[in-house]
Amino acid sequence: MTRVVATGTFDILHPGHLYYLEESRNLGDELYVIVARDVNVKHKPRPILPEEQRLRMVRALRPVDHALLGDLDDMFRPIEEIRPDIITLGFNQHFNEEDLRQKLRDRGLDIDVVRIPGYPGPLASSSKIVEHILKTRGPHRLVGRAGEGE
Ligand SMILES: Cc1cc2nc3c(=O)[nH]c(=O)nc-3n(C[C@H](O)[C@H](O)[C@H](O)COP(=O)(O)O)c2cc1C
Ligand SMILES: Nc1ncnc2c1ncn2[C@@H]1O[C@H](COP(=O)(O)OP(=O)(O)OP(=O)(O)O)[C@@H](O)[C@H]1O
Repeated sequence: MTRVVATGTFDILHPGHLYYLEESRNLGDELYVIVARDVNVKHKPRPILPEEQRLRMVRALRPVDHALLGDLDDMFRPIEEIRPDIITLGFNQHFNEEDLRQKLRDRGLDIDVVRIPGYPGPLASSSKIVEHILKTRGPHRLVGRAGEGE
């Protein structure tokens, strides 16, 4: 029984998320997904959707067997509880594979780390979807429309 862990923010789902989770699930028999806590997303703007809503949507996806919110303080705590054989990293996750393997070993965890490639597509990115919404439905656009109607 090979247990796999995938991680991420998953703010506004798109086919890139699905691809990452499907490829992660294909590496084993059981997929756990750790969803980042709102307060821990500091490397980019805070998520638009609250953590409970992000968790609920991830949990409903076909490749996902178990989904949980991450720990607030220690990212290795859920890993110690789940005890996976493999952790997958998405193509744009800012962790170095070898560093992560070493940190896991330091905690007594012998876990393989596998990088999953990117899925192409202009809107296979939460931040690109937000940019697109702002460009096509943002305030400047509404002002333009109000003017048009007068
Ligand atoms: C092995 C691993 C464990 C993680 N555990 C947690 C956690 O317990 N709590 C949390 O808030 N984020 C955790 N994260 C971080 C997020 O799930 C996510 O990967 C990080 O915020 C980068 O997000 P992004 O790739 O979705 O932008 C973990 C990441 C990794 C690689
Ligand atoms: N297009 C994609 N192809 C493959 N994996 C993806 C793709 N987009 C996101 N992922 C992976 O899904 C997980 C969650 O990603 P995340 O929530 O950061 O979405 P994102 O679209 O990359 O967000 P942002 O655009 O804000 O960086 C990460 O492991 C990430 O690498």
